[in-house]
Amino acid sequence: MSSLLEVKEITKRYKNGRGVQDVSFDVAKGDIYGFIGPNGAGKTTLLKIITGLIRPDHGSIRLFGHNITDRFEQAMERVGCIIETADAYDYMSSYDNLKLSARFYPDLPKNRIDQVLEQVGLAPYKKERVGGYSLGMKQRLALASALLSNPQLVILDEPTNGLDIEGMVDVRHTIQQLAHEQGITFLISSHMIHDLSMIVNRIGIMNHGSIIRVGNVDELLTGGLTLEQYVISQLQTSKEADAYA
Ligand SMILES: Nc1ncnc2c1ncn2[C@@H]1O[C@H](COP(=O)(O)OP(=O)(O)OP(=O)(O)O)[C@@H](O)[C@H]1O
Repeated sequence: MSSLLEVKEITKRYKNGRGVQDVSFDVAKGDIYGFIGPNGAGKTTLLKIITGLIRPDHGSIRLFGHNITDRFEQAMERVGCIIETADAYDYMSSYDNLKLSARFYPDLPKNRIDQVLEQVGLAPYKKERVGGYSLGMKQRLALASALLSNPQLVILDEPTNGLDIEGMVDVRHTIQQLAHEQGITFLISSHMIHDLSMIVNRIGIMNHGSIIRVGNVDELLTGGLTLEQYVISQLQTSKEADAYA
C-alpha cells in the first residue's frame, strides 16, 4: 500500500521546552489512522506541522509524495483538514456557510455544496440556521467544509470533542461512510480511545511529545485486549501515564 503521508523524524520544541521529539509514522491509502494520546501529548502540534501551520525544527513531511517545505501547494492539493477552524456563522444556513468557504476554491463545480451536504447527511437541513443545529451537526458541517475541495486525505483534530453520545455516533458514522463509500483516507487525533477504537484500522500512540507505538490494530491486539486496554497498558509501560485524562 502506498503512503499518502510520511512523517519523518519531526522535532519541534517551543520556547518553554515542550513540543514533539523525533516523531515518525506514515498513513497509507485507505487507512482510518487513529492518532491517540492524552491531553498535551503533542497531537495538535504535529497536525499543525503536517498541514504547514507550524514549522518543525527538524524532520520532513511528505504528502502525496510532495515535501511540504518546497512543494506546499501540490502537497496540500488533495488534503482537507479541520484543525482549530473558526465556528460557522449561527445566523446563516449551512448552505450559505459553505458558500462562504467555497470562495477559496473558484473551480468547484456548481453542485459541489449540495454534494458535500449530502455526504455528511445535512442535505435535509441545508436551509436551516446553523444556530439551531446540534453540536454533532455543526461538526458534520465542518467536515462538509473540509470535503469541498474533494480531498483524498482528511485530517481531523479531536472531531468528537465536546459531543454527546449521539453526536459522537453521528460523526463516527459519517467518517466510516466517507471512508468506505468514497475511499477517503483519514488521520484522526483524539484522546478518547474508546470512541476512536470503533473505527480505526491503524494507530499511533503519543505521550509526552513522542510516539511510543505504531501499528495495525489487528496485529497489536493479541491476548483478547480491547484497544482501550492496550493503549492504557502502553501508556503505563512508558511510565508516563500520570498525565492521562
Ligand atoms: N504555542 C505553544 N507554546 C508553548 N507550548 C505549547 C504551545 N502549544 C502547545 N504547547 C505545549 O506543547 C505540548 C503539546 O501540546 P499539544 O496541544 O500539541 O498537545 P495535544 O496532544 O494536542 O493536547 P490536547 O489534546 O490537550 O490539545 C503541551 O505540553 C502544550 O502545553
